[in-house]
Amino acid sequence: MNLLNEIYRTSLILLTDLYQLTMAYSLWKNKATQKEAVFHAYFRKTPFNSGYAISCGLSTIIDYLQNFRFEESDLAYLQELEGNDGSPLFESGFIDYLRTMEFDCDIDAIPEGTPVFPNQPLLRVKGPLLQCMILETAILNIINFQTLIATKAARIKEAAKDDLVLEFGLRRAQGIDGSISASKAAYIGGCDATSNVLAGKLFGIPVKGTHAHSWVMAHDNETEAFEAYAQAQPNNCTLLVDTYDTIEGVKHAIKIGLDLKQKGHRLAGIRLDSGDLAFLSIEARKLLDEAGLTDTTIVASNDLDEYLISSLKNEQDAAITVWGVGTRLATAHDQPALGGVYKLGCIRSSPTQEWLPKIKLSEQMIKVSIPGMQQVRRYTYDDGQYMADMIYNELQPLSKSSCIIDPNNAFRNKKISEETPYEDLLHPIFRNGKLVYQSPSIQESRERTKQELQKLHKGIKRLSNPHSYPVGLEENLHHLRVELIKVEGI
Ligand SMILES: Nc1ncnc2c1ncn2[C@@H]1O[C@H](COP(=O)(O)OP(=O)(O)OP(=O)(O)O)[C@@H](O)[C@H]1O
Ligand SMILES: O=P(O)(O)OC[C@H]1O[C@H](OP(=O)(O)OP(=O)(O)O)[C@H](O)[C@@H]1O
Ligand SMILES: O=C(O)c1cccnc1
Repeated sequence: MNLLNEIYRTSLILLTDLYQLTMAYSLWKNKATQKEAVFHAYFRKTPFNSGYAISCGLSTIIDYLQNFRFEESDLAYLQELEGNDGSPLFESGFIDYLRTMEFDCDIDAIPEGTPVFPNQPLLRVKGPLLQCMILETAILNIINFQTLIATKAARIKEAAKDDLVLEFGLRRAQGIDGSISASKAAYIGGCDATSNVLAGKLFGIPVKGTHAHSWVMAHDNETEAFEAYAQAQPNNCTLLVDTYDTIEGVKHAIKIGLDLKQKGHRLAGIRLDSGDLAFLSIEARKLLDEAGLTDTTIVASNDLDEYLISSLKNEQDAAITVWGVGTRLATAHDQPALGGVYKLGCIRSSPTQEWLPKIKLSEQMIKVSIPGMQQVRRYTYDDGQYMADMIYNELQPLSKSSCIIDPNNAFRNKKISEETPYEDLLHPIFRNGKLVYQSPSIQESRERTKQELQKLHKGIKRLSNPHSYPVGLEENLHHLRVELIKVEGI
């Protein structure tokens, strides 16, 4: 068996937790397959203590849902599963039901590359409860990771400003799909290119790179290694100068650069990968400029992240203009998971019945869910800058007061005047299981991140202790939530 072909085959419907299938089975056994539900995928806390997150994962979710069906080998596997007493876990009638089941949900989602905030639905699923359950786990898996990495990349790009950021994470990422999804999300978040060639092919991300220490070590000396590389690739020559003595390495690279110049080519860059990157880049820049190689860029790598890039640029005047960022980006090392959840907002016993709002209670207010069929309205100032977001329930009329109430602290609220321009963020993606959304290209999603981040106040984009962006519940939704809390009791 080819394991990779097995993992990445067309339908990933079994990429779910067993409990989704046992609940689906129980619905079928209880003749409740008509039950419909609305679920919302959201996170409660931004990653990295960031002031915002960047939504990412929708295009993968679309691919997944377009193949949301059980294949014969999936059904054969499910048929083999046994309960505690050795009898089949699922009756054959259920297996037959799954065989003919067609994806039938409405999906609404916030486009990739949009700044998003705690408590607001990034994606809403409406449809048969049985299907809403089966797809929960994969949706969370996709959104949580890609949103996490896109956010990390956006922060790194914010720190690097107009400099190029190259994503070098493949070798240290969390497995094969971790690396591919990370490259995709990092590009949408703002990276300029990746070293991951498969991600380049799959998504159309620009691929870029330099060379490894092994290239230098595989030659008799550094100059010989540089010469061989430059001769082979005069059109793509960035030399790694720190294998032995970095300043000597820069001098050797300069010799090559002058040679290339004479032949009508250019030494594109040098790369520093150890030592004091500020000191070495400043010294290297002086040497390069003195030699007339003013257009040779300085690339740096070595455990970089947004904090170090910001310090090197803003406090240490490093002469680096290209940043190669691997491990800390692709593994989101300071927060390895986004805790996004998928919660039931309302339910009805059949498509002809009224929706019933639902709530999940908790001792911690932050964990009390938000009921209804939610939409997010983003209010903006006249110049397009974001003002505040309102989560409202499409099943309730909107209150006249236009006041939004902090879902975690009812004493905090913000009034929004009636004429304030706004946009609703959840867009229709699927209707009755049919794709109705024209997906943007990955380049357009990346551009969206860039444009939308410009509409966010710089205090919210600050790397440490950012200002918090106001997100609140529409007043009637707030009252509904309070009512449900009273009825269910904490
Ligand atoms: N100017 C600087 N300010 C803050 N941190 C820096 C600076 N320059 C480098 N660093 C960081 O310091 C750490 C140590 O770098 P250094 O190259 O000395 O050790 P290393 O990575 O173990 O070296 P090597 O790769 O040679 O084994 C790295 O994480 C690097 O990103
Ligand atoms: O530090 P990161 O942000 O993860 O960036 C990627 C790292 O991967 C390479 O090192 P590695 O030692 O694997 O290979 P090399 O011998 O070519 O340096 C590269 O030189 C970077 O240091
Ligand atoms: O091209 C590079 O310089 C590169 C690629 C992967 C990891 N580190 C560096």
